[in-house]
Amino acid sequence: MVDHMLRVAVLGALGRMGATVCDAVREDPEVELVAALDADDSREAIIDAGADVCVDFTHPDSVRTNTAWLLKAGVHAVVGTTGLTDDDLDQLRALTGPANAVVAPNFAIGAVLMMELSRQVAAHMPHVEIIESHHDRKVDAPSGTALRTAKLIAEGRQQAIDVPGPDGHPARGQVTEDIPVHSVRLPGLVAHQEVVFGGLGQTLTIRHDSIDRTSFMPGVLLAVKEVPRRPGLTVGLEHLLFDS
Ligand SMILES: NC(=O)C1=CN([C@@H]2O[C@H](COP(=O)(O)OP(=O)(O)OC[C@H]3O[C@@H](n4cnc5c(N)ncnc54)[C@H](OP(=O)(O)O)[C@@H]3O)[C@@H](O)[C@H]2O)C=CC1
Ligand SMILES: O=C(O)C1=N[C@H](C(=O)O)C[C@H](O)C1
Repeated sequence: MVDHMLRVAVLGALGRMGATVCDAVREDPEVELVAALDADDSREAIIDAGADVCVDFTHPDSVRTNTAWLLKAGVHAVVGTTGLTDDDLDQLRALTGPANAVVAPNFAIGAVLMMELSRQVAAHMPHVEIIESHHDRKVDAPSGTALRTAKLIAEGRQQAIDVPGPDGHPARGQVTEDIPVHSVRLPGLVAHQEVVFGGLGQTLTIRHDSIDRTSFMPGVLLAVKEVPRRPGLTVGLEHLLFDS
């Protein structure tokens, strides 16, 4: 257990999220920013700075290697970067021990609630489509949040209910877990998602909007402070918010 002020490093520090995380860590009196690194920097600086925890908001191509490196080096990892597959997560889980990891596709409390509510509604209204909208510089589609929402909806569906799958028409978005996901990319947007359920003569829409990247910061700081005492790999901020 850490017996000093928690020392935090940030990977992707010059990016949209990384820069916001650096500001949030600097402003929090319980944690200390000891390294702010971007694409051209050596990860060794994380060790040299004595970081206890490293936050990764980099790129889907680098997050796997970064996180494996951190865990092998004994540095707890808080990962917000998208792109980790289930296989990747299994491999990272096997590397925990010297250090722990928290991976969350979305650190905004409202988005976590949107996903949890969607899981619950799916048991009653299994017909659903997802519309996710993001800024036009986002490199991945569908978003990590949409993929996670689809997975939770699939978990929440009652097996007994037979949902007719999408009809395969090309304008039905990318199908994941049998759920069509529509991705919108436009300047002016930050991160937005609608989960639209349909039933007999009715619809139910759950919508979340991140209108500023500060929306993610309470969740990131919670994960930074919790990761040293959460053994192994934790996937999803909901476990830090709701599990006892
Ligand atoms: N979980 C959550 O709540 C959220 C997750 N995200 C996710 O976070 C990720 C980053 O998003 P965003 O901040 O908008 O992206 P940006 O492109 O703005 O920032 C990423 C930064 O990381 C740098 N980088 C790339 N590879 C490395 C590396 N190997 N080591 C260190 N730095 C590196 C990039 O440098 P360069 O430009 O030179 O490549 C860039 O400065 C995305 O996957 C996004 O989906 C975003 C918001 C919330
Ligand atoms: O790239 C982003 O901006 C975001 N990425 C995450 C995702 O892919 O779900 C989280 C949030 O939607 C913002």
